[in-house]
Amino acid sequence: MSTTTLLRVYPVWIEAVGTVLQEIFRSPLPADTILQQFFRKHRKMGKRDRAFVAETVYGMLRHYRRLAYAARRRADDLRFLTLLYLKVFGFGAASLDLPVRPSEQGALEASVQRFQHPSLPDDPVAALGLCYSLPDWLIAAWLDTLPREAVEARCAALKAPAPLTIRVNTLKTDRETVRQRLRAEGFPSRPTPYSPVGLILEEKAFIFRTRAFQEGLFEVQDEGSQLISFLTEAQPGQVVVDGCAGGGGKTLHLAALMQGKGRLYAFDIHKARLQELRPRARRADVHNIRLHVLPHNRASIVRRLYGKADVVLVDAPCSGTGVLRRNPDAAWKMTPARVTALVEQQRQILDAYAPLVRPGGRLVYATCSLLPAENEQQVHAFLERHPDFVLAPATDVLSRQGIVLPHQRDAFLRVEPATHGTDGFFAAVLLRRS
Ligand SMILES: C[S@@+](CC[C@H](N)C(=O)[O-])C[C@H]1O[C@@H](n2cnc3c(N)ncnc32)[C@H](O)[C@@H]1O
Repeated sequence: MSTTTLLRVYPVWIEAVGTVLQEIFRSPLPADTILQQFFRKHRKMGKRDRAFVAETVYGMLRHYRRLAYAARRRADDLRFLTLLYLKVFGFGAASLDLPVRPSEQGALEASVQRFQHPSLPDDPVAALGLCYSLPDWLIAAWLDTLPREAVEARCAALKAPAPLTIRVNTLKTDRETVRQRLRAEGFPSRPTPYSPVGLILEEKAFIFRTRAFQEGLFEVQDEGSQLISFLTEAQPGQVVVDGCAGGGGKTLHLAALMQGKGRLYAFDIHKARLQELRPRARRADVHNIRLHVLPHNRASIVRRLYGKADVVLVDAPCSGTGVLRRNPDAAWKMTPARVTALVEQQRQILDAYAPLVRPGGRLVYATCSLLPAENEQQVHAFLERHPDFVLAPATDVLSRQGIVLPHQRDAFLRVEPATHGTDGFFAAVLLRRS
């Protein structure tokens, strides 16, 4: 007896997918924000309808270029592209009853064939770009420094959905306790291979309603992101600055490493992002954070800290090319010109925050980018401008804390989905000479 269910796909679902996609391409806002806005406007949509729309939108963003190639003349027809996507990828284990019009049938079947067996160009940039639905400029930048097989593995891994990973709040509990608590609430998980405080949920689930979450026992945070805070080796009683704190994912981890003791400054230029940190800190029982919205990086609070910080973390705004599996729309919104502007912004932020580090203290620079211009090149240029800083091997810093990170070839930390199963992160530990 077959257990496959037949799911009827309603034309309004297809329409909803098209509306959301159109807005994502039009707006500078990220896809998850647009989806949330859409669902807020359509409160009557049920749980299953929302899941269908969200999953289909994300899937289409992941494979957009190849879908458009396969659809040929109908590439501008979002209804057709959605049907094509659903024909190729389906939705979960259900078999789909799609609202295909008889006039669309032939073109759809031919497009499915072209999607599954594309005739790829000889040029490796165009071939990989089409095959993995990524822009040529990005593939070209990667092929400049990596062999084709490594680029292909990276592209393939960035196309797979990311796992749901959490960081256990060691201010309140330990990893095994959270694992048991979540299992008891119906959410089994396994330990992360590298971070000693992470768990990977066996299945994607809405875990914000669990008691364990409401009690502040964990935060959702990718394992790569968790490793960045360990590079700071922040200690209780220290003066620690999180210069680009955003919603505070890493700030909260720094607070846990400091055991809630010492001064932890969270700076950001965006008030709304920093505001997200307040309720998260309350839930996590963190009370040593001082939040400051900066009009610019030479604000008086920043100047007052010159030479005083034991640790400064610069988790810089970047292209987000390391987190494309979570934000696939970024591939289509980012441009080489935008990357150039980001590199300049990162340089300015680094130069503004470097004077805060006390002699003998450390600056940790991190991005979720996989582009050398934002990473290695940015750090080498920094070291040329600031001869009072030296690079410390990231693997040494981690191994002192019992973290063994494979596939590291030099002093930098590099993790990504293809090699570590994490999001793509880059980091450098820069020590200020005493
Ligand atoms: C990669 S995000 C930070 C993510 C955050 N650290 C976390 O772990 O959740 C970069 C942040 O830098 C902020 N930013 C951009 N320019 C800045 C500047 N000049 N000074 C401080 N923060 C800045 C952005 O608003 C954004 O929140």
